[in-house]
Amino acid sequence: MEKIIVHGGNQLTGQVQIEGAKNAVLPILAASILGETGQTRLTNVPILSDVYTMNNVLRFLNMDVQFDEDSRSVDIDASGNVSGEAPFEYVSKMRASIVVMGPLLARLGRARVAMPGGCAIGTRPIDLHLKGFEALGAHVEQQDGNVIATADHLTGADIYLDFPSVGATENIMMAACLADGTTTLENVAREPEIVDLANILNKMGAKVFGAGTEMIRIEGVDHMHGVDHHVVQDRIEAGTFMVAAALTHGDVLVADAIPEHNKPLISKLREMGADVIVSEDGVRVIGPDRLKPADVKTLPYPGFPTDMQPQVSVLQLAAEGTSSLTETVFENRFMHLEELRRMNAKFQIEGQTVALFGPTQFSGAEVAATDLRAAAALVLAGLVADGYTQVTNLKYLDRGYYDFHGKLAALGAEVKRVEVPENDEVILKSSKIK
Ligand SMILES: CC(=O)N[C@H]1[C@@H](OP(=O)(O)OP(=O)(O)OC[C@H]2O[C@@H](n3ccc(=O)[nH]c3=O)[C@H](O)[C@@H]2O)O[C@H](CO)[C@@H](O)[C@@H]1O
Ligand SMILES: C=C(OP(=O)(O)O)C(=O)O
Repeated sequence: MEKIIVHGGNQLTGQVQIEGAKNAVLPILAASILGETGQTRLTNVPILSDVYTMNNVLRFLNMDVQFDEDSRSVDIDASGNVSGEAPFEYVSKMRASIVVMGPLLARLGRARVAMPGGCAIGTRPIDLHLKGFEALGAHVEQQDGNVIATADHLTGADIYLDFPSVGATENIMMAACLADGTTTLENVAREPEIVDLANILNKMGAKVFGAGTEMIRIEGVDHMHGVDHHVVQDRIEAGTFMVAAALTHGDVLVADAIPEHNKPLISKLREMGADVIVSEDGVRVIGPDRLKPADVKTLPYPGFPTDMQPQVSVLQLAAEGTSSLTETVFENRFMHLEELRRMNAKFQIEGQTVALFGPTQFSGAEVAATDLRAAAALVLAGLVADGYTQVTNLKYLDRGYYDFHGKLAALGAEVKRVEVPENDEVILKSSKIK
């Protein structure tokens, strides 16, 4: 078993480099299915377990995929006979593999994808994706745990999403690229990752207009081809390091972070007393001596991102006073708080809102990540905890953060990732981690 062990108390200072965005590269890898001729070359691809999983999904679909970790690039050839089936083995590993369904349906007129289950943060149905495919003329049915969508041809339609779902927006947008006529998609997700997806689709020959606004219009085309594309920076990884700087009273430049993509977080950091300096080089965060409490409510973009909620809860717990935190996107995203309770956090959950009672002097404990951002939040708490914090279940962290402990250590944190034989106790004798 692997653990991250943190000894709290160090201020973080220096510069950290951010990777390409997980939530951009996954649908973009799926989009490469639409390139019937030529090759797609993606750069700024993060080294994450989710990327390996999506690469394997594409390989299973009979595409040639080469990931060169040194240059952070993926070369994809989708010009062969692409198959239309993504089995449970892959989809169960990563829910985001459902976004292959739209491009498969567009290119082949059929897709059979294992139904993704829920996960620790919510039930996460895909009804909006499927309603969108049906509106485009597909027949959708469920059989033996699979979703099967078929269509002789897809026809453009006017579609209104009940909720601005990121995955549904991406899936329907990709399905509509090769449909006959025009599709309008209203109440869509407006995340920067949607814009990045629309950008590559347009380079591939699609006609997608309005990404980043509440309505996207897609004029169907006959053919799409492979292209080169540089993946947008990860605003959630950037935000996590901004929180780390504020929490440890540090001074960190998050290099190449895009400030426009993190407006709600930057605003909260300032409200809590941090100095946030935006420049051409990125976003520099200088933590205050004392953090002020602030209320946070998650919302679809451009609101406060749910993927920053667990990390910001640690900051709120450290602040001097009571803060409230409301989660509106997922129904069960407070699991990390029960682990933080073991580190001395005091809070009260009522429905979708939690009152967080600061200031907390976190105490080191052995804690287990329940999902990706929970893992990051627990490491963050360890940075300011008394003594040692040991975080397990790192498979979640590896889905979304490359070399998290290494980047923190380079900023001055006392943190190590270790391999521990099952049931073997790690004995820490000195204040320095050996
Ligand atoms: C790979 C990726 O990009 N993941 C992100 C994406 O996930 P994902 O695309 O799964 O998130 P959605 O925006 O679709 O989900 C938001 C909410 O809508 C609900 N819903 C969604 C689809 C549907 O058909 N029916 C339905 O009810 C979900 O259960 C959830 O409560 O956006 C989330 C919300 O910003 C982020 O937390 C995830 O990091
Ligand atoms: C919830 C997340 O991702 P996914 O949708 O891939 O589970 C996340 O990135 O925090």
